[in-house]
Amino acid sequence: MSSPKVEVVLKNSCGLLGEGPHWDDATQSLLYVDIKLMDVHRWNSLTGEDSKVHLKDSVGFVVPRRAGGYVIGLGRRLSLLEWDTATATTIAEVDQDRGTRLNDGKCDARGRVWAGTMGYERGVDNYEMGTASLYSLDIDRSVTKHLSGISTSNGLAWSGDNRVMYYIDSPDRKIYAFDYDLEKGEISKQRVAVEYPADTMDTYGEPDGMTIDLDDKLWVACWRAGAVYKFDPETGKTLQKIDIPAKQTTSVCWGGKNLDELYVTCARCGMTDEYVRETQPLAGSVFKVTGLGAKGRPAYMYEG
Ligand SMILES: O=C(O)[C@H](O)[C@@H](O)[C@H](O)[C@H](O)CO
Ligand SMILES: [Zn+2]
Repeated sequence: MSSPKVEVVLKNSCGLLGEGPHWDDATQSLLYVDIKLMDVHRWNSLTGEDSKVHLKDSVGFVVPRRAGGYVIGLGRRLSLLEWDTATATTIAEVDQDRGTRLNDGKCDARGRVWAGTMGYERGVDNYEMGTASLYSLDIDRSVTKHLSGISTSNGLAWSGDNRVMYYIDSPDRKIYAFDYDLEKGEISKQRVAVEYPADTMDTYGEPDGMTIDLDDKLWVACWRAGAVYKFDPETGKTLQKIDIPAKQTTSVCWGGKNLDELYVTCARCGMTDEYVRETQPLAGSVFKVTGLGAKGRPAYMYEG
C-alpha cells in the first residue's frame, strides 16, 4: 500500500466550519466555504493567495458556473455569486416551509447542481432529524426534489460511467447508492453501499463529504474521527484509513495539476479556545494528502 503524506496547506483558515472543497481546474484554485462564518474562499495554488467573499447567510457549498461566477447554497437559496462585487442573486428557494439550510452540493456530468439541506441546528451536532431534502437544479433552472426525510444531506459522487450516484445522509452512518439516469437527472433503486460498523464513533465517526477516484473507489471525510476513509462501494469494505490531525474532518476533493492530491477541510465549531490550543491546534485548516496512488477527474461546473 502507498504511504500517504498529510500537509497543512492553509493553517486555521476556517474559523468555524470549513466545508465543500472544489478544485477549479482552469485556475488551479481551491474553492471552499466556511459555512457558519458565511464566507466563500478561493485559494490560488499558483500564487498561494487565499481570498474570500463574505455573505449575509450561511454558505453550504460553492461550484463554478461556466457562464461566469459561481452557484452557492445561501441559507435556503440556490444563488448566483458574482465574486468581484460579492453580489448574490437568488435562483430558487428550497424548503420554504421549514428551518433547514442548504448544505453540501455538487454538479453531475451534465452540469446540473445537486444539493441538499440539513435540519435546523440548535447547536453543534444538535439538529432536527428527518426534516431535510435533496434537490437538483437543472440547466433550465428548474428545481426537483428527489428525497425527503433527510437529516444532514452530505457527500455526493457519481461513478465514472455515471450509472450510479452515491449519497450520504450523515447520521445514518451509511453510504447509499442509486441507479443514476444521466439523461433525465433522476435517481432510483436506493440501496446501501457501505455501512459503518456499529460502536465505532471514535474511529469512523460519521460520513460527511465525499469524492470518488478513477477506479470508482470512495474517499469519505469522517466527522469526529479525524480521518478520511477509502471504501470499495462494490463490496462495502474499508480499503484504507488516513489520519488527519483535526478531529472534525468535513470534506474532500481531488486537486493539483494531476488531480492526485486530496484536499481536506475541517471544522473548529463547538470547540473552546482552550481545547483548540491544547488538543486541536490545526482545527479549521485545509490539508493536502499526497502519495495515495489514486486520482480523480476534473470537477463539473454548472451549465445553466
Ligand atoms: O456538512 C455537515 O456535516 C454539516 O454542515 C455539519 O458539519 C454540521 O453543521 C455540524 O454537525 C455542526 O453542527
Ligand atoms: Zn458536510
